Amino acid sequence: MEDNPWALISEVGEQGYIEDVTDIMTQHFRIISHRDFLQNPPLHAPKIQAILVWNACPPTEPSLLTSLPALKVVANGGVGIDHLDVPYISSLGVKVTNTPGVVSDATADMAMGLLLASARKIVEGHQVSVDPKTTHIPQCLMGYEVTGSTLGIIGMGDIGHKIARRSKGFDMKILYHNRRKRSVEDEEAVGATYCESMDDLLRRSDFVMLAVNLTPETTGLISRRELSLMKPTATLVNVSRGLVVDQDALVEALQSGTIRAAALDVTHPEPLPRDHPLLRLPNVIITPHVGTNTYTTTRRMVQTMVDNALAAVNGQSIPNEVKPK
Ligand SMILES: O=C(O)[C@H](O)CO
Repeated sequence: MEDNPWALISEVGEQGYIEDVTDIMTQHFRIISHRDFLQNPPLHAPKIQAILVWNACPPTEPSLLTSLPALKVVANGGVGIDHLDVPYISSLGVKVTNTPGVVSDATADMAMGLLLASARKIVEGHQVSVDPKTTHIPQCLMGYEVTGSTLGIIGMGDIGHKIARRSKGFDMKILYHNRRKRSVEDEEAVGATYCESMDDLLRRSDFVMLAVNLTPETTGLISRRELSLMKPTATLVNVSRGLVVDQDALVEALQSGTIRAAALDVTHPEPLPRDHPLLRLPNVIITPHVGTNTYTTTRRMVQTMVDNALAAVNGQSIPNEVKPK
C-alpha cells in the first residue's frame, strides 16, 4: 500500500521461497529489492526504514547503512545473526531483530534427516536406484543402527532440545553439553543427561550433533583435537554454522578414518568451492543450509521478521530484539 513504510530486501526471486512469502511483507511494507534500490540510491535512500535480511544475502554493508537516514531496523530471518555486525548497527541507533523459536522444529527435523540419511545411506541408495547402469540392487548398502545408539548434542538451546525430543523416539541415549545445565524438568522431558565436559561427550557418542550459535567461543569448537577424541565409528552432524568446525581438520579426520562420517547442512563458505575436498569424500553428505526451508516455517519466519520490523518502525516494544553484547 502507498502509505506503508519502505523496506529494503535481498533480491526477490533470487531464491524461490522469497516469492512465496512476498504477500506477508507487502501487507505492511512497501518492498524495494536491493537491485532496484541500486538503480537510484539517492531517490530511494531517504524512504527506507527497514531492511529485511537473510543470512545468505545481506545488504547490510556499512556504506549502505550509513546512507539510509530513516533506517530504524535490520530484521533478520533466522535465529543466527553471526553475519550481522550487531554492535556497529546498534551504534547507528538501528535495532537488530531475529526470529528465535519459529525455526526450531524445522531445523530439528533436518538434523534428524541428516543423521538418518548418513547412518542408513539414503543418498547412496537413491543414487544406486536411479543409476541407469544399475541392473540389480546388491545387498551392499549396509548402514548403521540408529535405534539404541548414543547421541551427543552440543548446544542445548531450543533447537538442541527439539533434536533430543525427536531422538528419544528413536530410543537413543542422549547426552548433551551446554554452557548451562538445563533444568531437571527439561532434561527429564527428553531423557537427556548433562555432560559438563565436552570431551567426555565426544568420547561417548556415536553421533555428535552441533546445534550451537556461532560466537567467538564456538568458532572452531570442533577441531583436530576434538575430532581425535570421537569414536572411529562416530558421525558428526552439523546444523549450526560451518565455522563451528575446522573444515581442514574435518577433511583429514574423514580421510584417515578418525571418524566414520559427517552430515552437514552448513559449511564455510556456502556453497563450498567446487573443488573442495569435502565434496569428493564418499562418507560425507551435504545440504545447502536448508534447515528452515519449509513453507510453513518460512512463512512463520517472515511473519516474525515483519512483526519485529513493524514494531521498531512504530517505536513499539520489539518482540525479538537482539542487543549488542
Ligand atoms: O539461523 C537460522 O535460523 C538458520 O540457519 C537460517 O538462517
